[in-house]
Amino acid sequence: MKTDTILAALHSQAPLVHCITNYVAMNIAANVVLAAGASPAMLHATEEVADFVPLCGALTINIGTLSSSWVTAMQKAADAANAAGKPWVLDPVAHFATPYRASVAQDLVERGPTIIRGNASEILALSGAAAAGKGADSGDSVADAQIAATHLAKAQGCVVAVTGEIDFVTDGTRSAHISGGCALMPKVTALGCSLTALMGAFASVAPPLEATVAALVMFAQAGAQAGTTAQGPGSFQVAFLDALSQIKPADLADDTRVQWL
Ligand SMILES: Nc1ncnc2c1ncn2[C@@H]1O[C@H](COP(=O)(O)OP(=O)(O)OP(=O)(O)O)[C@@H](O)[C@H]1O
Ligand SMILES: Cc1ncsc1CCO
Ligand SMILES: [Mg+2]
Repeated sequence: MKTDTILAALHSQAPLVHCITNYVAMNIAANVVLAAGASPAMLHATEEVADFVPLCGALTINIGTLSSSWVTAMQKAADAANAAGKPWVLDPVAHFATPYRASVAQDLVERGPTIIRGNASEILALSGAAAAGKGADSGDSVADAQIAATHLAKAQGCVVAVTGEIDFVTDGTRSAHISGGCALMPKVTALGCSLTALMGAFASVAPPLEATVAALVMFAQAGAQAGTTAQGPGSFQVAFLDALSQIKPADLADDTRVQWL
């Protein structure tokens, strides 16, 4: 499926996306999913996640602000997605920072996400390599994480996306670079977490690799557009949401931001 067709499908189906994400990201991630044309639901009660997942097109799990009851909810939700045959996306925020976080990320990886998205440090560390990340911020380049991403995708049988100035995405066999965006993007907190949520929206309507590419292209396009008017991170965030909501399938028909490797 081409990216313009996938965006048209998103607009016509407006899938419900179950997002378990962190306190920092909840608002902007929901707004990003809405602006792109889908319906977000941010819920994480252990008592209800397994009942909610089957109602949705996809699930996304982000470990940014963990606590034990959230972890139980994440595990139940992942198992429910697998049981219902729903795609789910894992965002292993800063998993290398503490043993607790690392063990939670590892447990979720073993439950078989459809897509894993992280910054370069997060993906490098998932493959067992040393990473220079500082908390949620990357300290490594995407180029340095590409081999790790490809190994991870092959080992887990999933799609892996590494984000940064130029994004890299692979299913272990096919890989692509996505260019665009704006240097202000890492200066707005939780834009990566919001991209993870958007990947869930696209995975509801398209196969995993194509869905991941579509989400990366949307961010690259909206980021570049917002960068033309933004005065700094604050106005960028507002312009970015507006730009996302204004992208039409025809704007993505050329796929010039995607370079298949
Ligand atoms: N220097 C840059 N130039 C252009 N785009 C960028 C740059 N750095 C990041 N991006 C874009 O920002 C978005 C978020 O990616 P990033 O790697 O910053 O996520 P992250 O570190 O997980 O963020 P967070 O944890 O704050 O949510 C992606 O769309 C990515 O392409
Ligand atoms: C800043 C921050 N801290 C925990 S999660 C989060 C959002 C970016 O990942
Ligand atoms: Mg992140």
